[in-house]
Amino acid sequence: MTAPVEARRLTKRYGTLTAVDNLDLCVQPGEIYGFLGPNGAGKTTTLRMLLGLIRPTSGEVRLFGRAPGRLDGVGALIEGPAFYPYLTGRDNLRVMARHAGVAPARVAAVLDQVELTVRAGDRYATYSLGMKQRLGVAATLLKDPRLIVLDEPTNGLDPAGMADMRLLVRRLGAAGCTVLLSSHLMTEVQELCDRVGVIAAGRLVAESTVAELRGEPGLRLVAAPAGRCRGTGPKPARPARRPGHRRRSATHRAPRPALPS
Ligand SMILES: Nc1ncnc2c1ncn2[C@@H]1O[C@H](COP(=O)(O)OP(=O)(O)OP(=O)(O)O)[C@@H](O)[C@H]1O
Repeated sequence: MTAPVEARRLTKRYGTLTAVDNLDLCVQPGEIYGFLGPNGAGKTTTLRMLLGLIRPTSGEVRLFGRAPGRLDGVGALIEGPAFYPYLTGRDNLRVMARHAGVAPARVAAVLDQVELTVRAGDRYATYSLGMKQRLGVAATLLKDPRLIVLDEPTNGLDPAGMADMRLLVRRLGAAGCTVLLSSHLMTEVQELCDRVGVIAAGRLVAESTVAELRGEPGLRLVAAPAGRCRGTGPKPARPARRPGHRRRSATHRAPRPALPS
């Protein structure tokens, strides 16, 4: 099957600054891939190039074998979601669905997926940061994407909000969605992801399955073979959820079973 994400020798320069430097990346179908790096490492720049939001200085991107752009089947939350503060969560999604030519019935479905149904009639301005983020994910789900790209989805959230977002990502993965997410938290990618790529100063300096990561004292440095998709073997087992991990905020309903595939 064609890889959901494949990038070869991706480079972005801003004047004399090389924000992303000859980066190769391959995300396999159904995988939750963690793109890990400190602030300023080049994560957002890479994701924006992958999605066709900015043009690479050089290099190549393919999503499902095609050039990025307005591809169906790809949902992304890159910058903070832009919603109307005075509209309800539901009405915000209705507006988006109408613009996107999506059936109105999807709105209720995605609100359910992100566990916002009970607060869907409240104005966006009254939402917690975690709820705002989850509404942002709901917006990316409107078109029922096969690939979801999330830029630091737990950034700024309190522990309960982080736990909710991680559960949501796990459910998306369990439903067969490919997820590429960036993070600066090793614990987060270890907990959530099948595979992790580490970016530092614009370069992919290490890549590993999380299973390898758990069994070894540190990440292995990877050579950067040009023009070839690494890690094309069978998808590794997803790490087991820690018992008692789930924390809920008072505003949320009881946890739902895994999403239907
Ligand atoms: N439009 C731009 N013009 C100039 N420099 C930029 C631009 N966008 C990003 N950069 C620079 O490129 C580098 C990588 O930035 P990027 O936002 O991709 O990092 P990041 O890993 O996402 O960091 P953070 O976690 O802080 O968002 C940084 O040095 C940043 O200042």
